[in-house]
Amino acid sequence: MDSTKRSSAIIIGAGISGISAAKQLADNGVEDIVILEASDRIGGRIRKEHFSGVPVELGAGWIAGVGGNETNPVWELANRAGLRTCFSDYSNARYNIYDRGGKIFPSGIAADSYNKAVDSAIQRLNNEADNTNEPPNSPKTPIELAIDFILHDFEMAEVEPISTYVDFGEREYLVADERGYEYLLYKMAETFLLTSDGELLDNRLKLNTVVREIQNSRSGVTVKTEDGSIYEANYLVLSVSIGVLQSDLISFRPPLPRWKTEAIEKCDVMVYTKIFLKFPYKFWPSGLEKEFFIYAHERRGYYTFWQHMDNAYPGSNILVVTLTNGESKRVEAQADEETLREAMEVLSDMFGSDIPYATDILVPRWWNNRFQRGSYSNYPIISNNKLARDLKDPVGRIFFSGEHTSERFNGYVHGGYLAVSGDDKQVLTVQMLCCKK
Ligand SMILES: Cc1cc2nc3c(=O)[nH]c(=O)nc-3n(C[C@H](O)[C@H](O)[C@H](O)COP(=O)(O)OP(=O)(O)OC[C@H]3O[C@@H](n4cnc5c(N)ncnc54)[C@H](O)[C@@H]3O)c2cc1C
Repeated sequence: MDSTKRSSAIIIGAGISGISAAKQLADNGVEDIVILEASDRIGGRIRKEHFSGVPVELGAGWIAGVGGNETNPVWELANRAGLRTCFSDYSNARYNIYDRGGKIFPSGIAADSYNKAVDSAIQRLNNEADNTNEPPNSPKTPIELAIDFILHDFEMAEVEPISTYVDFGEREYLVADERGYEYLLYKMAETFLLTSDGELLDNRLKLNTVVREIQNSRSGVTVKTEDGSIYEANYLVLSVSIGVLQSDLISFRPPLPRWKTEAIEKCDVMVYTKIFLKFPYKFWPSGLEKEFFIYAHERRGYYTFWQHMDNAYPGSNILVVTLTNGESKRVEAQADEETLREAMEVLSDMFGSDIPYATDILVPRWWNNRFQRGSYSNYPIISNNKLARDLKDPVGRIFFSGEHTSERFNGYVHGGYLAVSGDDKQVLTVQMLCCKK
């Protein structure tokens, strides 16, 4: 059991948001901090793993919002760190839509369906935003369902204009670096935490430390962890995901006020699962414009969105299929062999029955991970600024951070980063208060 020593601030969670909060405090002279992280690593939803010898990103993969008038700060970090990235262009996916018989829809039909779906999606989003009940045309055919899935589960779950694209530009870059997207966090962490041989060895970073209770009083905060340790501080920055806040992993004494718990409940959680499949050889068309392809099935979201990794890692012979929400939860609950069987059936529909069977599969489980409980936040369309404000506003000595607290960029890596170093200056407030103590 750790002896109870009071520090200026405790940061819970070592994802991009927690690490940038800690850095910001350290940069401003508040160095007696403690970072409590439940898992055995920093990075959170930025996570690289080796799959059949290739580094793949199980969580965030793209730096979204590049090429605009303002520079995305995560793009800046990536450039400074020399992170290898590849330009990604989803817009071609609409010309690579396969039916169940393996035929590609002619580009005219695909473009028409796409434009119709975009119009109806915009109408639906605007109707929801204006609270009008006019029913838009709902998608019915496999191609309409596939495009609807792409629009809603990938491109525009937000009402246009989308802040990320408006502020930072419309380009997206896929991280394709041996060191992983998470290297950006290590670069940030090593500026204020002790390292040796590339390892973070600083005693202020406590890995494998699961917070179970937070006591908030006028004089400070007390945190209890699963292993029975107690930590005390003047202030606390809580950067766990919205999914964790909705779960019962952490209890609060006194309980959080109603305005806060209502905001936490109102915020939607998206589950987004990238399934990786390794093949002995390539049987899909390659090239930049063929990077993404779509499978049109009568069941919405059924193994719809595919990507080959030839551009990122030539010769890797890896395909990625993305599932979301209900489909993600379904495959998380079943054996990977069953998921592989389903995916192979879909690939045989598109490319014929003599394709090779995959030799390996990787199915991340973001929903069942008790330190995540989902992939990222999604504000309901009819939400107003109040929801974002309520998610973010402090309760006593507890400050709330994490991508879900970024009013303009929630759901993104830069949202997690800017939640603390952006325009709200929340952590700076903590820092100023800490300094007064
Ligand atoms: C599959 C997937 C794909 C994505 N794709 C993209 C993308 O392409 N581009 C993009 O910009 N964004 C993407 N995102 C979103 C992006 O990854 C997140 O917005 C961002 O990483 C969130 O950072 P964070 O610091 O807010 O939270 P997290 O990274 O979740 O950090 C919170 C930390 O808190 C820890 N924790 C939880 N509970 C406790 C506890 N009780 N005690 C102690 N520690 C605890 C967790 O282990 C975690 O390390 C994706 C996310 C996922 C999952």
